[in-house]
Amino acid sequence: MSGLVVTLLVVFAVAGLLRWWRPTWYWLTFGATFAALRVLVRYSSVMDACRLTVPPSRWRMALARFANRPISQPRVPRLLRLRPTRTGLVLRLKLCPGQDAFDVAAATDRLRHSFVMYRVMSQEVRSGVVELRMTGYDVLKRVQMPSKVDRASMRVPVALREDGSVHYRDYRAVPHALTIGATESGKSVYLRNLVAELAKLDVALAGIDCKQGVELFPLARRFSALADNSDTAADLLDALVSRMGGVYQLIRAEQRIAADVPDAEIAADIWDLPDDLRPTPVVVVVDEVAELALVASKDEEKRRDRCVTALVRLSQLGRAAGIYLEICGQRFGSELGKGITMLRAQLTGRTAHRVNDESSANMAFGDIAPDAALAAIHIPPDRPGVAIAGDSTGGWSRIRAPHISLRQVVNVCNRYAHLTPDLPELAPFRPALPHSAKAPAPAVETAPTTV
Ligand SMILES: Nc1ncnc2c1ncn2[C@@H]1O[C@H](COP(=O)(O)OP(=O)(O)OP(=O)(O)O)[C@@H](O)[C@H]1O
Repeated sequence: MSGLVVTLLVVFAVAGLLRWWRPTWYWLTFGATFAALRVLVRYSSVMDACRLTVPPSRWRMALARFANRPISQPRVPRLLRLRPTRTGLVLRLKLCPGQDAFDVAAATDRLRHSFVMYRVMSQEVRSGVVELRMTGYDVLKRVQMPSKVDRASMRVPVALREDGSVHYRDYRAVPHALTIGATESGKSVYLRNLVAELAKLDVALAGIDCKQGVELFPLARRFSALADNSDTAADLLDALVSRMGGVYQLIRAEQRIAADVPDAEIAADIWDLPDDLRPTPVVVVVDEVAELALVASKDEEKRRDRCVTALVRLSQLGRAAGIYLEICGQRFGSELGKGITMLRAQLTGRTAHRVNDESSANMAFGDIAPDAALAAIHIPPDRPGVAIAGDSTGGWSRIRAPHISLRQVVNVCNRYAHLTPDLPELAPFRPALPHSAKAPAPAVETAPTTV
């Protein structure tokens, strides 16, 4: 008997320790089972308490009266499925007649504390069927990406959503994106995650790093082109526009050939071309974009106009040519000059890290999801990396990328350096490899001696 008590005490102690120290492990070992049992046992009473029941139908009441039996209980949405996940539980409910998805959405907070979960979100999956995604712990506190993610061509995992699902950057669905955030809000870490994932694909990376190259130049081995100042950036953007023209010519030539072949598919973008003809897609990463738009003289104004015009053209026409923009900065509004709002309208993928004021948040979401702007302002400063990710459909979610150091991304880029394509148009911008790759490291500089 005493052996059983000791075992139980040890199990509870281990569970408590895990819950505090490694919530993910706790969830996988104990949490999911406890939570699933709790949901199954309390389901009907919780639904009733959360006002998610409907009175029994009239014929049932009439039948009960006729048979002189007690009137049956209120009807509860039918639990179609309960699925544990690595971060929580997913419940699928069939709503009762007269209920709609808004009833469940309005009750999510009540469901959260009734089922003792960390967060509950609801989504209508089809008419009359709602999915409740519940997380058992704060998944954004220490982000751990699942070991198995659903990778596809030009679709990379970058962060975790608060409902525990993986947030993907899907270039074919959303070709161009804007990421904003105040200083120290986590933009660079987000970009590093993106580059680390893109580095593994058959894709060319072109980078414009107006922070004097400190973010992107260490990753040079996996970049086909890099620019660390506005003048080189303007030339690089022009080169990308001319590459885009070349790809369009190729698509047209293929269309002419296919037009004469009955039933042959006519290519509308690079993904319709046969594999052996398809040009390598290019992702253009621009860090601190405002630096390209700031001007202090007439000459700089010309250069600025060149940059913005090239970016607008790439954003309008780049998708079919497989050129995708990933633009990052602290602010991105009309105060940066003409053409910026036109460019912003093309950047349909939006991510906002913590911002300091409403106008910055509105730059990301004002035109697509105003409630997301509010959420971006409320990101706490002690949670760098937390961001609001939205899309042009008006949907948004809270996400956080896993923490990754510059060293780790450099390692990934070096490991996949053999995938770096040499694109003729971008050859003048091919970065010189880091010093250590070409020559032995110089003698370590010693501290100056005082005389
Ligand atoms: N996802 C994350 N998880 C944990 N810590 C993070 C995360 N993202 C950023 N941080 C931390 O927050 C700090 C600021 O991050 P980062 O350099 O990415 O911000 P930033 O927005 O690029 O800042 P700046 O604009 O000044 O360069 C760093 O110390 C970083 O380690």
